[in-house]
Amino acid sequence: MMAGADFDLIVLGAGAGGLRAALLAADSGRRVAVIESGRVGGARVARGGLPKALLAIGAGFAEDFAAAEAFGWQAGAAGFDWARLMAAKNAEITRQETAATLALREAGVTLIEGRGRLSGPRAVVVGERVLTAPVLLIATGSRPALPDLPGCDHAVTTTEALDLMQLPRRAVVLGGGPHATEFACIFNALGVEVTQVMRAQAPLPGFDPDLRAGLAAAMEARGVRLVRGHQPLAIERDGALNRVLLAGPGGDKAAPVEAELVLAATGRVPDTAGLGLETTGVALGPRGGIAVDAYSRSSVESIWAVGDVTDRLRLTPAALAEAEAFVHTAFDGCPTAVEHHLVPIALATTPALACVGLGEDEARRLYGGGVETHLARPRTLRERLTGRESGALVKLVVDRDEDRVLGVHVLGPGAAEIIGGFAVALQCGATKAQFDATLGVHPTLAEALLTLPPAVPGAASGSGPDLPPVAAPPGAAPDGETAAPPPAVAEPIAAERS
Ligand SMILES: Cc1cc2nc3c(=O)[nH]c(=O)nc-3n(C[C@H](O)[C@H](O)[C@H](O)COP(=O)(O)OP(=O)(O)OC[C@H]3O[C@@H](n4cnc5c(N)ncnc54)[C@H](O)[C@@H]3O)c2cc1C
Ligand SMILES: NC(=O)c1ccc[n+]([C@@H]2O[C@H](COP(=O)([O-])OP(=O)(O)OC[C@H]3O[C@@H](n4cnc5c(N)ncnc54)[C@H](O)[C@@H]3O)[C@@H](O)[C@H]2O)c1
Repeated sequence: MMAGADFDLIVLGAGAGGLRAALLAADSGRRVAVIESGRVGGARVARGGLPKALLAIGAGFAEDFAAAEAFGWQAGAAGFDWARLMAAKNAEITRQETAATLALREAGVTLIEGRGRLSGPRAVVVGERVLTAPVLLIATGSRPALPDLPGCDHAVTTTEALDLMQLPRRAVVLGGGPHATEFACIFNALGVEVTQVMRAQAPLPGFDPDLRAGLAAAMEARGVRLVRGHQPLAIERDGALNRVLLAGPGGDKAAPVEAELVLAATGRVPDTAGLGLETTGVALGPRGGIAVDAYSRSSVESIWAVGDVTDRLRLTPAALAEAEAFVHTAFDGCPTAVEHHLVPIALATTPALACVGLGEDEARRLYGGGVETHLARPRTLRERLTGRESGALVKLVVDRDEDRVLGVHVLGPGAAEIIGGFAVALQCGATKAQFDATLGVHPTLAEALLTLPPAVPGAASGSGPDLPPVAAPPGAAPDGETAAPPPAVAEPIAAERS
């Protein structure tokens, strides 16, 4: 360790990764300082997963109210108060921020408000102060990347979208990634007329093609207008109205779209601005993230980095796991590499989407012809009574040679809660035969994953890059219901919520 240093560890950023690392290191007796330029809790608490999840829960009641009558309720016309939801959301953010600040204090961590900047491999400047430690951890997260368009300052990012004074009548959402798609669904459920403009042919490039096509169809059925294969050219302001000029698939000009709100959800970049990395020689990766090894150590021995700033996997559980592994490695004498393998993902879309492991395209790229898929579109109990299609879909991607399940994909109510258990199964190397031998919980959507019909040899349920309509899954009945399962297996009729 370093004689005369102010601390054993200085952390830049009190978000998911920074907080976890600071608390763990303090717990093992280290003198820790955390520097935070914004709110304690970082993106998750103030402008990320937490506020987004609260808005998504709020938006989810719209379909509940609409369905309630079919189940005997006479609820009358439902009213919605955006300001009240904002106030409740803000109160919860403050509660979690206060709890995190208190946890730091109780652990003996020194919290310093301000923007930190490296001034050497073991020194950080905050305002007028220079602090030293033998180990520095950069956990400064990521920030939205606005597209480079004329008039892009008329657009808001997800940060402002989580804090709108009022809901717009119409919104144009730019981007086809997780953020854009989640916000399109949330706004749509709250009654906003939503147009989502994406360069690809369906939302969520990189996800399984059936999941993408299924979600796109379900979003359109709920009234979201998807403008596929289009690129925004410019945003013009006309009073309270924004006009987004577009180029079509061939680069030709297309009809513009207009709305009071334009949300640019066109990606995020690692937040390394003003960090003084050049003074230390810390190497960056191709997209500007801090390059680290499997233990989260940068190219400079004393400087480590975790979370979004490393541009590995931009998810809260990844930042937490990296922080824990960092503390074990740097302070506990137990080198621990982080596995970014088989990480489950859940999106607050309508219907909810969740997956773990490989999508069909990726599996075929890695395993060639030795991949088979099993897909069903179970009808939920709710849609049986309301008559309104849920768009539910379950799919397994399987390595035929070893019968190993490579990917589990779910679209439908409760998808986020379902996927965690299946992530454990995939970590254990579960086979399709083991899935089939496991009895499900009846009647749930998860059960449908355990009663999937055998794959038809050579039949790919998925689609190419241009995503034509998905063929009827093997074993599907003509009306899209899952075919009757073999005897002695419960009928895989999904319940709305188990
Ligand atoms: C809208 C949105 C929704 C999301 N939804 C989900 C979700 O549902 N599930 C999920 O797993 N992930 C979600 N994410 C991603 C998740 O929030 C991030 O992966 C996670 O917060 C990363 O943690 P981190 O510690 O790297 O950074 P952050 O949590 O962003 O923390 C970084 C902190 O560093 C501070 N900082 C920056 N620069 C400095 C500096 N120079 N000095 C001092 N402090 C500094 C910032 O103010 C911030 O508080 C979402 C993100 C967004 C934006
Ligand atoms: N629920 C969750 O777990 C959750 C939710 C949201 C985000 N995230 C995380 O955050 C990460 C970032 O998500 P994201 O949606 O911000 O980014 P992304 O990079 O996944 O998607 C960005 C989208 O914007 C489009 N785009 C980029 N530049 C553009 C331009 N100039 N014009 C038009 N379109 C453009 C891209 O084609 C893409 O569709 C995700 O990979 C995920 O790890 C997680």
